[in-house]
Amino acid sequence: MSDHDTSLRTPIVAVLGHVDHGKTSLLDKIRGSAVSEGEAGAITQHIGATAVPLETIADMAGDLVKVEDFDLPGLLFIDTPGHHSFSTLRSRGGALADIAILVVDVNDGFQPQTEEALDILQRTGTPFVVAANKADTTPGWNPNENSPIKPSYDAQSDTARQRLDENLYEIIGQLSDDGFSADLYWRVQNFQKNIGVVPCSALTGEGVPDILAVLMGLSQRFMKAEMEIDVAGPGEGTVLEVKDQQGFGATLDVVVYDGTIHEGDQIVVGGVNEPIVTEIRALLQPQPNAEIRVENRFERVDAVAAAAGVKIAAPDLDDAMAGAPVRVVRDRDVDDVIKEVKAELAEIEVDTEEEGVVVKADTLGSLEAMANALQEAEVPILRAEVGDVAPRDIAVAGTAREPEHTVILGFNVEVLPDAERELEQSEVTLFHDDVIYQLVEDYEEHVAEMQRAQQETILDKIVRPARFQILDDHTFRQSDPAVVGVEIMSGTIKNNTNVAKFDNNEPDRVGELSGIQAQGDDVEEARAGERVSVAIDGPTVGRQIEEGDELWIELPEKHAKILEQELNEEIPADELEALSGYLNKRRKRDPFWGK
Ligand SMILES: Nc1nc2c(ncn2[C@@H]2O[C@H](COP(=O)(O)OP(=O)(O)OP(=O)(O)O)[C@@H](O)[C@H]2O)c(=O)[nH]1
Repeated sequence: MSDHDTSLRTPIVAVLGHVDHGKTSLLDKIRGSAVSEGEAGAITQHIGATAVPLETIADMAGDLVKVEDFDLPGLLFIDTPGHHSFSTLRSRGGALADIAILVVDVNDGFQPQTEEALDILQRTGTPFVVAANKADTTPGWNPNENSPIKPSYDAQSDTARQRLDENLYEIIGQLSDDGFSADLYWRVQNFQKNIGVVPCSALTGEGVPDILAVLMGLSQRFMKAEMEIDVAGPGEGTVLEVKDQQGFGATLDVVVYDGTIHEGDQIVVGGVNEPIVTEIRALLQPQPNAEIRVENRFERVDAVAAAAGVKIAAPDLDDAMAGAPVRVVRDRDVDDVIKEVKAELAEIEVDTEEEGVVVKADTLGSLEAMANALQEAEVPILRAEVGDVAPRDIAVAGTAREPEHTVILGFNVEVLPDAERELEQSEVTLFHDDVIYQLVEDYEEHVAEMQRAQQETILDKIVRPARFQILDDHTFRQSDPAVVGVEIMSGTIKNNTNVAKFDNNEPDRVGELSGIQAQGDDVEEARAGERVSVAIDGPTVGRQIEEGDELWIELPEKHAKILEQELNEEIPADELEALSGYLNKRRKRDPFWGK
C-alpha cells in the first residue's frame, strides 16, 4: 500500500485529554485543514485512523516544517480520541501510539482524565506535546485563522496575552507538580527533557501548525530508529475494537504497526480464553470519498502495510479482545506465533489474589490501568477480566470473605440483562464509571462508609466510659434507689449501666444507674459539663457512697480493650480522657488489665 519505497513507517499519534477539552475538534481541525490544502491525497482515511503525509503537513505548517528536513513519511492519527482508547493501544509491551497530544483546556486546566492520561503517558514512556487548547476564548483574543501561534500570540494586546499566560503557567505548574518539566514550546531547547506546551485553538486553527511541527520534530529526532521496519515482513498489529459488521459477523478494527497484512493470511489473535487462529477473508478500508468517520461503506483491499488502520473480517473472531495482539503467521510455525501472542498477553495479565474485588474492563489496556490504580490504592484483586458484567462475575464477587470485597468494579463496560437481575438479589455492589480515578475513589468512599457504619454499630453496643462526681448538699434520697445530684466530668453517662468507685485503687461496683433527670425531666443520657440528678440502685448515701465521691461508669474489660485499641479515634476527647483515667486506675493494680 505504501507508495514510498522506504522502510521508515509513519509514527502513530494518539490524542488524549479530559472530556470536552477538544480532542475531537483538534483532530477534525487537522483533518479539515489538511483537506482544504486542496490537493488530492491530502489525507487518507483508514479504519480508526487518519494518515497525513509529510507534504500535507509541510503545507499546513508553513515555515515550521520543511519537507527536506524529514524522512519520515507523515503522521498516522488514531481517530478514537481519549485516554480510554489510548490505554487499549498497546504493542509488544509498550504503547501502540509512538507519540501523543495531551489536550488541556486552557481555562479548565488539569482535570481527572488529564491526570489519568499523564499517568499512562508516564508509565509507557510515550513522548507527548501539550495542546493548551481554546486559547481563542481568552477575553480580548484576536484570532488569526490557522496561523502559527507565536506571531498570533505576539500580536495580541498585553492584557489578552497576560490572561492567557496566567492560564498557561497554571498548566506548566500542574505538569511540574506531576514531575514533568515543561515550558512554552518555543522556549524548549531539549524536547527529550522538557515537555513543550503549545497554546492553540481547535476552532481557529491557531497553533495547529506548531503542534504538527513538534510532533514531526519529536518523531524524526527521537523515534527514527523505532520507525525502521521490515515493510514486507509478516504484519503485526493491535485490536482497537471488536465490532459486529453486517454481512461479516464479528470483525476486528486493527492498527498495524509492523510489516504487511494480506487477504488470505493466517493470523493469531488474542482471545478471551485462548489465542484464536483464523484466516483473513477480507481486509476493509473506508471508501475514499465516504463521509469522514462514517465507516459503513467499505472497499476491499488486498494488503495493508504499517502503519495503517484496517478492518479484518475472518471467521471465529467473537472472542477476540480489544487491546489484544494480532500476528500474521506467514512462513513461520503457527505454534511459535501462538506462543508469542500468549507471552504478550501474559505481560498484560493482572496479578490476582485469593481474596479481593472483581474487576471488569472493556479492553486489556484499560484492565491493566485499572489494576495499576487499584494496586496503588492497596485494593487486592480476586479476578480481573475483559468483558461486560455477567452473572458469573456476581457469583465470584459473592464468594469474597470480606464484605468490603463483595464488589465489582466495571470500567467502561455494560451489565448484561440477566446479571442486572442477579445483582438486585445479591449482596454484591457494582461500581461503574469511565474514569478510573472516579471508580477507585467511589470504591474507597464505599469502604470508608462501611467502616464508619460498622464502628457505629460497635459503639452502640459497647459500654462507654464516664467520670462524674456527687455534688455537696445534693442528696435527694438516701437509698432504694439513692438519688443524688452529680456533675459529669468527662464522657457521657447512660441509664442501665453499672457504677463503680475506686477505694485505694480497688474498684468496687456500687450499683446500677437506673434514672437520670435534668431540670426535672427524665433523660436517657447526660454529657460532660452537665449537672443532673441520678438514681443509683444499690448503695446508700453515707455508706457505700458519699457526697464529693468520684464515680465511674464501670467498663467490662473487653469493651475497654476495644475502645482503647480500635475505636480511640472515633470517640470524643472528653470520653477518651475518661477512658484513660479509668484504665490508669485499673492498671495500678493490674498492669495488663484490658490489654
Ligand atoms: N472556542 C473554542 N471551543 C472549542 C475549542 N476546541 C473545542 N471546542 C469546543 O469544546 C467542546 C468540546 O469539544 P470536543 O472536541 O467535543 O471535545 P472532546 O475532548 O473531543 O470531548 P469528548 O469527545 O466528549 O471527550 C465543543 O463544543 C467544541 O466546539 C477551541 O479551541 N475553542
